[in-house]
Amino acid sequence: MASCARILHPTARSLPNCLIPLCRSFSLTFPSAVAKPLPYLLRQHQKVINLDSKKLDFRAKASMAGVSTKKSRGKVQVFDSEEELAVSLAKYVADLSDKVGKERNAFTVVISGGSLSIWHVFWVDERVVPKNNPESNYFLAYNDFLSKIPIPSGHVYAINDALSAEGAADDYETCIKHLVKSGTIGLSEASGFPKFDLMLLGMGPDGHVASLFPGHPLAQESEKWVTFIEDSPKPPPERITFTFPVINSSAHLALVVAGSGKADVVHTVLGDGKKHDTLPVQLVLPEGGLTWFLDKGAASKI
Ligand SMILES: O=C(O)[C@H](O)[C@@H](O)[C@H](O)[C@H](O)COP(=O)(O)O
Repeated sequence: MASCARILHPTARSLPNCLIPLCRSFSLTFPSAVAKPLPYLLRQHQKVINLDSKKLDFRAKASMAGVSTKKSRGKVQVFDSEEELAVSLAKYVADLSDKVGKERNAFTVVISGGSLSIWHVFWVDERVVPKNNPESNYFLAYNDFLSKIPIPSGHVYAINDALSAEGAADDYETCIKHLVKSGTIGLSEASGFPKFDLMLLGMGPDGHVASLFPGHPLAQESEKWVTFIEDSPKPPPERITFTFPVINSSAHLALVVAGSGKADVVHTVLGDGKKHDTLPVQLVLPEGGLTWFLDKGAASKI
């Protein structure tokens, strides 16, 4: 196993939006029901928040605004509350885990800045800082999510924090190549890049995704699987990141965006917002399905 598969146990910055719903949903249920499959846990979670499935269906329908969008922009779901977004996102992940797990006996999940033994967790980007540094994406995900679920430690692929940004990116790419070779991660026939089962991506208010920022040449990388940045406009400056060819080879991709601070970019991408230079988020065009999970604030201008 390559060195990127090591896991440490760190001893909190706030969670990225894409993880908050998952942590909320899963952490309520995993500690007490570790061996149960996700759909069971989700039913339990619905009980915890006092919603039976009929009410849940009704609430989901009542609160989800239909948003018409250009076909290529994917499916858009808007939720009145974070709780509803959380339940829906957790169900989306659980259903995929169930389906893909039956087909491949592995489920490769990529997260940005529950569980069954089939889960393999990766980071779409990571800050090059020690794993016990609160700036580390691993640190956040471990403390609030991964430490609370029964996932084998060898299935959590953190970066090697002893290396430089360039070294850590190369090491992560090598690790992914091993996992493609062993069949844990699929390979896209169309692109020749690794095909992860699910990517959960956040988006910054400037339209960045992963560590691919507007106007930065990394957004054009077409050969590498994993690359590095030493001048990230969002601190900390040194990071590694998946490239667009890898992001766009994924089988399923969810963009989880919350907060009115991101409403202008959401308007640009999904509505008829003003045109300007192409934003990184507009380059997210996965082979598989793209689903947007928006709260009311983020969807307020579309
Ligand atoms: O390490 C990071 O900073 C990220 O991976 C970055 O791309 C993040 O996902 C967005 O900035 C949205 O973050 P929030 O959802 O927390 O606003």
